[in-house]
Amino acid sequence: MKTITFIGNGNMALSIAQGLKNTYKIEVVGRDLTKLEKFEKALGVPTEKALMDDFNIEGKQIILCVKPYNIEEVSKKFIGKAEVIYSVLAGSTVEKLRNNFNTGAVVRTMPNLAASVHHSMTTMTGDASYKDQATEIFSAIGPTVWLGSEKELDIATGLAGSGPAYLALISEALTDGAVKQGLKRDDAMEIMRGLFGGFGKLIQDIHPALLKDGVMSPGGTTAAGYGALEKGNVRNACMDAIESAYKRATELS
Ligand SMILES: NC(=O)C1=CN([C@@H]2O[C@H](COP(=O)(O)OP(=O)(O)OC[C@H]3O[C@@H](n4cnc5c(N)ncnc54)[C@H](O)[C@@H]3O)[C@@H](O)[C@H]2O)C=CC1
Ligand SMILES: O=C(O)[C@@H]1CCC=N1
Repeated sequence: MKTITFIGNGNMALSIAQGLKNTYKIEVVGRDLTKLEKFEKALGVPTEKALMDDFNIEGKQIILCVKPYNIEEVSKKFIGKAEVIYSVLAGSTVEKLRNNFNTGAVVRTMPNLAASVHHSMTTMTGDASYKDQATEIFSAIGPTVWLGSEKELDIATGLAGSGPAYLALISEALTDGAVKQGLKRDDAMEIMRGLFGGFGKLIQDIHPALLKDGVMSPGGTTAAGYGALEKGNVRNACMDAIESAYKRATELS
């Protein structure tokens, strides 16, 4: 079994490791032994654990899972040259990663929160000679798309990386709307979850505009609700959300 080494032991590292634990030997490197033990317990398989200081990354395949503002501090702690670093960091460029880490190759990836349930939508870009291996690794947590540039990855960060938070806002707001009209909270939550479950399947094969046309009867309930969403400028707000997230990703570089 090949080994994958995680630098960082937070939410993203654990979610990705959950997807890989049956096909790779997992090694995790962090700052605090107690937290590394917690990580191993949560993962549920024997895990190599090491502290960061003077950790030798020579020849290793690494998944970097710290925060973007930790790069400079974290990268100084290692010795040796990694084979490849797969970074999940929002915004941090290939150039910045190369300037800080001694590594043969760099691939930037952008998973999302659904990694924890093996349904991440992960985008990737970087050293093209690692495209197949990156696809194999990250397919363990859901579908992947290889993109041709870092600009595209930063845009995709706004779409799929941050997307769960935007959809959470919509789902909470729709549920609140139903409660406001008199539905019980528990019923509204159950109904909203059913809505998203079915919609998640439909949207795989049907264009959004056709899906909308299929629901909207002339003079019916959907047309009334849809008109209210357009009046609230929801479409424009969604486009602005992607623009703001993309801009922020470039600032994190
Ligand atoms: N949460 C999400 O939905 C997504 C997060 N990401 C990226 O994943 C990365 C990690 O995010 P999470 O796992 O959510 O965060 P987290 O807070 O759960 O984990 C961060 C890890 O970095 C370590 N760390 C923090 N400060 C450190 C320091 N000064 N020196 C050494 N280690 C330090 C922490 O101990 C922890 O292991 C971020 O760069 C983020 O951009 C990417 C896609 C989605
Ligand atoms: O908000 C963030 O910066 C990270 C990247 C994508 C999701 N969470």
